[in-house]
Amino acid sequence: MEDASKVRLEVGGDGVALLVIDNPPVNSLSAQVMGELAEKFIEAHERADVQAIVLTGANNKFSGGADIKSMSKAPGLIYSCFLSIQQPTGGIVGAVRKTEVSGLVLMNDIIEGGSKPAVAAIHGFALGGGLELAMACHARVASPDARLGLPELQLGIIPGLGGTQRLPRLVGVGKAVEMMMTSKMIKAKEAHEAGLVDAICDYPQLIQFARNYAKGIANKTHPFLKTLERSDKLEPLHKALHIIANARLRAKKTHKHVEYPFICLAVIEHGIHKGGIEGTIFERKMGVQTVDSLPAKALMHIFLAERTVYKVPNVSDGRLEARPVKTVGVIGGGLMGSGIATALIVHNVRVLLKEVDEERLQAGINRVQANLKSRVSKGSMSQAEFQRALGLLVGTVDYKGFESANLVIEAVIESIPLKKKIFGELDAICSRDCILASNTSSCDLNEITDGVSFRDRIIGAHFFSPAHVMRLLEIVRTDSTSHQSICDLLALSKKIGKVPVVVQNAVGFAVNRVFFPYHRIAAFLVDLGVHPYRIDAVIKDFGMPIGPFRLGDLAGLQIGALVADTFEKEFGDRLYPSYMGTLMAKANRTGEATGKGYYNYHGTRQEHPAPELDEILEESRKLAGLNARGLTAEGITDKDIVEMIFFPIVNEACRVIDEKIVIRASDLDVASVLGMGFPAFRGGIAFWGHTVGLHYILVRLQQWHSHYGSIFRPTSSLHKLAATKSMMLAHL
Ligand SMILES: C[C@H](O)CC(=O)SCCNC(=O)CCNC(=O)[C@H](O)C(C)(C)COP(=O)(O)OP(=O)(O)OC[C@H]1O[C@@H](n2cnc3c(N)ncnc32)[C@H](O)[C@@H]1OP(=O)(O)O
Repeated sequence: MEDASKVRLEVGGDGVALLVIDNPPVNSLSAQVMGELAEKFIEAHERADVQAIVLTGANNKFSGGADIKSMSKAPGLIYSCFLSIQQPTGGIVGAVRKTEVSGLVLMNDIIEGGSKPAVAAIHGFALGGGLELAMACHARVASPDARLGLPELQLGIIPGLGGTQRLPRLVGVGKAVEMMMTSKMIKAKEAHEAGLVDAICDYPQLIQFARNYAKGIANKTHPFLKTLERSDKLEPLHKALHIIANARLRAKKTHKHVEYPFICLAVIEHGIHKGGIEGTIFERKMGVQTVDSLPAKALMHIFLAERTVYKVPNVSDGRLEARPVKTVGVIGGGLMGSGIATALIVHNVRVLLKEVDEERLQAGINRVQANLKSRVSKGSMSQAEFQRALGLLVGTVDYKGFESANLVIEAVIESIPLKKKIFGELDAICSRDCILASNTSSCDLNEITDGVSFRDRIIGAHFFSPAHVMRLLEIVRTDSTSHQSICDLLALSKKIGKVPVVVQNAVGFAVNRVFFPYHRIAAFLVDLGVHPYRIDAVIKDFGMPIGPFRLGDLAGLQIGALVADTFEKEFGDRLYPSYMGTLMAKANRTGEATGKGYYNYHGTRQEHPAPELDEILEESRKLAGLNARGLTAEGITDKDIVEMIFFPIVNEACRVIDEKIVIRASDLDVASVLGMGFPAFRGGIAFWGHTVGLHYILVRLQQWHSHYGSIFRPTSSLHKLAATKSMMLAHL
C-alpha cells in the first residue's frame, strides 16, 4: 500500500510554491520523499501560477538527510531510488544537465537547473542530504537556531547529493573540508559568515521571508545563483590542493583504518581539477562504493543502535512518564564520584556531594573544579557556565538535604560492608520515592542493598571512568527494580548526554563480563612467549585506541586485582589464572600513575619500553609452565593474536545475549564501542562477530580449546547462535 504523501505543495496568491517535507521524526529523505520531491518540483515548474519555490521541512526541522534506516537495510537503494523518475528532456525544468548523472544527483540538478528560483528555508537542522538539497537551491535563509552540516563521514559514507562539490563552492575548500572531515554541525550565524546561508530571520517570519527572497530572485532583486557553477569562493588551485594534502595527512592519523575520508578528499579534489559537474559524477560513483562498504554498514548500525537503547519493553512504550530528577545525592568524592557529580552539574542537575570528613569533601570538590576547568581551558565551557555549574554543587559530610533528593548514587570503593552500611543509612534518610543507585562495577546489587525497605527503587548506575567524559552508562536492574525507576534513569541519562544500556544484575554486568578475556587472554599469550608490546601494537592496529597492557597501565593494575576474586568465582576455568598481576605488584609496577607499569613513564603520559619487564615476563612464564608443556608462541601470527583475544569475547557476548543480560545484541555493540573503545567502524563486538562469521569463530575456538584448554571453550550459546547463523542484531 502507498504511504501517505510526505511532500506537500502549497501555491500561494503571491506566486510562490511552498514545498514542505513532512516525514517524521526528522524529515529524512526516503526513496518516497525523494520521488515526491522530484514530482512536486516538476509540477511547480509546470504551473503557470508559480514564479518561485520555497523548500522547507515540517515540525521545525528542515531535514536530517538521507534515510539511514533504509540505507542500512538496502545500501544501494538510496542511490538508485530516483532512477524510476523520467529524466526531463528540457523545457519544463529548463537547463537540467544532460549528463549521465542520475539517481539522487538528478534531484538536485532539477532544483539547481530549474528555470524558477528555489530558496531553502532552514530551521531546526539541515544535515547530510538535507543540506545538499538546500545547497542546490538558489539561496538559503535560516532561523538563528538552525544547525547545518554534512556529517556523512560519521556514517562511513561520503555526501552523495553533490555536497562534496557544492559546499566548497559556497564556503571555500578550507571550511568545507573541515566541516566534512569533522562531521560537525555549524550554527546559522557561522553558516552566514561562511557564505552557506544568505540571510538569517527569526522562525515565525522565516517562511514569509523566504517567499519574499525567492520572489526577489525571480524579479532580479537578488542574484539567481547556481552553486555548482560558482567559483568565487574557491581558493587558488595551489592553496586548495595544499588544504586537501594537509587534511589527508591528518586523516592518516585519525582514520588510518578506513578509506572513506580519503575517498571524500579525492572527490573534492576531482571537482577542483575538473569542475563541479564532473565532480558530482565522480561523487556518485564513489558514493555507491562507500555506502556498500563494511565500515558504512557498521557505522550506520551503531548510529541506529545508539538510538535503540532507549527502547526498553514495558518502559518506553509511552505508558510511563519520567519523573524529573532535579537533585542527586552522590556518595563519595573520589575519581568516580567527582566525575559523576561533574556530569550532572554541567547538565543543570543539582548535586549534593557527600564525603566522610571536610578534608575528603574538599578534595572531591577540587576534583570537580578541575574537571570543569579542563572544559574551560579547552573552550567547551565559558566562565559563566563554569560558575553556574559550580553553583549547583553542594558539599556535605552529614547527608544534609538528602531527604529531598530524587536520586542517590553511591560511588565509594568496592567494599560490600561499606556499601551495605551506606544503603542502610540512605534507607532511613531518603524519601520513599528517591531512587537508590550504586555505581558498583563488581558487587551484587541485591547483596549491598539487602537492608533497603522498598526494593523497586534499587538500581545500578554504572558509569565508566572518567565519568564526566565517557558516554556509556550501564543501567542495572534487579528482579525487583520498577519500570518507573528505569524510565527515570533513562530520561536522566539522555539529559546528561549519556547513552544508557539497560542490563541485568549479573557479575560484571555487560561490558566487564564480556571483556574479561581481553586482559586474561593477552596475559596467556605473553605466557606462551608473545611480547606484550607486540600484542599492544597488533590490537591497536585492529582499531582499539590502546592495547590491553597500555590500558592496564592507564587504569592502574590494582584495579584488576580488586575484581579478580569475584570474577574468578564466577568464570571459573574460563578465566586464565595469570600470575602477572601479582608479579607486577611485587615489583612495584602498578601503572602510569606511579610512572612504572608494563611501560615506563618519564613524568609524561607517553609510554616508553621498560627493559626491566623482561625479568617479570620470564618469571611469569616459568610459573605458568606453558612452555614446559610444549606450548609456545611459535607460528602465532598477528591475525591469530587478534582472533585469540577477540573470539573469546564474542564467545562471552553470545552468552550475555542468550542469557538476556542485555535486551538485544545491538545494545552490546553500543556498550562495547562506548565502554571499551571497540572500533565503531567494526560495528561493535556482536556485529563484528556476525561479520566474521560465528561458525568460523566456533571452529577456531574448538581448535584452541583442544590445544590450549578451557579458556577457549565455546559456550553453548555460541553453539546455538552459530547454528541459527544469527546474532539477533535487529535494532528493535
Ligand atoms: C546521500 C546523503 O549525502 C547521505 C546522507 O544524508 S546520510 C545522513 C546524514 N545525516 C545525519 O547523519 C544526521 C543523523 N541524525 C542526527 O544527527 C540526529 O538524529 C539529529 C541531529 C537529526 C536529531 O537529533 P535528536 O533530536 O537528538 O534525535 P535522535 O534521537 O538522534 O533521532 C530521533 C529519531 O530520528 C531518527 N533519525 C535521525 N536521523 C535520521 C536519518 N537521517 N534517517 C533516518 N532516521 C533518522 C533516529 O533514528 C531516531 O529514531 P527513533 O526515534 O526511532 O529512535
